Amino acid sequence: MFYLKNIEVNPILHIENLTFEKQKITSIIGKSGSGKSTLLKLLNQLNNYDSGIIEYEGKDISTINPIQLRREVVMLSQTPSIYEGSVKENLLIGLKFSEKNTESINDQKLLALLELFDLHKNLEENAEELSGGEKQRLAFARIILMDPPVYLLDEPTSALDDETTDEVMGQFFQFVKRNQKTVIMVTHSIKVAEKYSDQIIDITKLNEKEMSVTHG
Ligand SMILES: Nc1ncnc2c1ncn2[C@@H]1O[C@H](COP(=O)(O)OP(=O)(O)OP(=O)(O)O)[C@@H](O)[C@H]1O
Repeated sequence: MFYLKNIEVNPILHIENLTFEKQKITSIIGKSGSGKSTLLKLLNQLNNYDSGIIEYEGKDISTINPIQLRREVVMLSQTPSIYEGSVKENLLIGLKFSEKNTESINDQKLLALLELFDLHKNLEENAEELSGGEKQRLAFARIILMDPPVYLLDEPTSALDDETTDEVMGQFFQFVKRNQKTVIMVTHSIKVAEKYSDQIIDITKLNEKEMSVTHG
């Protein structure tokens, strides 16, 4: 799905070869400041690189319109964007961004999605008044509704306790498996990485390996 070759983001990343497989769940782990988020943001053109090539579905990523790419490769950041307005508006905003039809989405479907993430809220409630963990769960519901082929998750459970993390991740990855999505996830939690991923990439080691290969 993604292939990176000779990527340099100076002085943060040096990656000789890296593949993210289609319909697999890959976790990126590594020390704080090692470049995990930087790597993730290369994959939806939120970050630039100094040299090398990144391919998405066999196409040079730099030739793809970033807006178009971000409709297919949807990112959930550590502190998800919550917009002024109701819970309902915040759920539907992802679909609007993707230019997808919202007419077939009724309130019942939205409430079922909230329920899936244990969010017992009224659709008309002000989203900005939710707690940090509730906002993260609302953002999970929003990206499920968007239904893209690829998800990039950056520390998606940073505001959740262990029990809620298990519930949210359990629901999300059930959806991912059932719908054959590709997921690339940055996480501090080895436990989360081991439980849900098909592949784990330790970016600290990857960078060291590449450095030793490059510099002898
Ligand atoms: N826009 C930027 N401009 C310059 N330096 C940056 C930028 N973004 C990140 N960095 C630097 O790049 C390095 C890697 O940052 P990054 O956020 O990718 O690390 P990380 O592994 O995700 O860290 P953490 O686990 O602490 O979130 C850090 O030293 C950071 O200060």
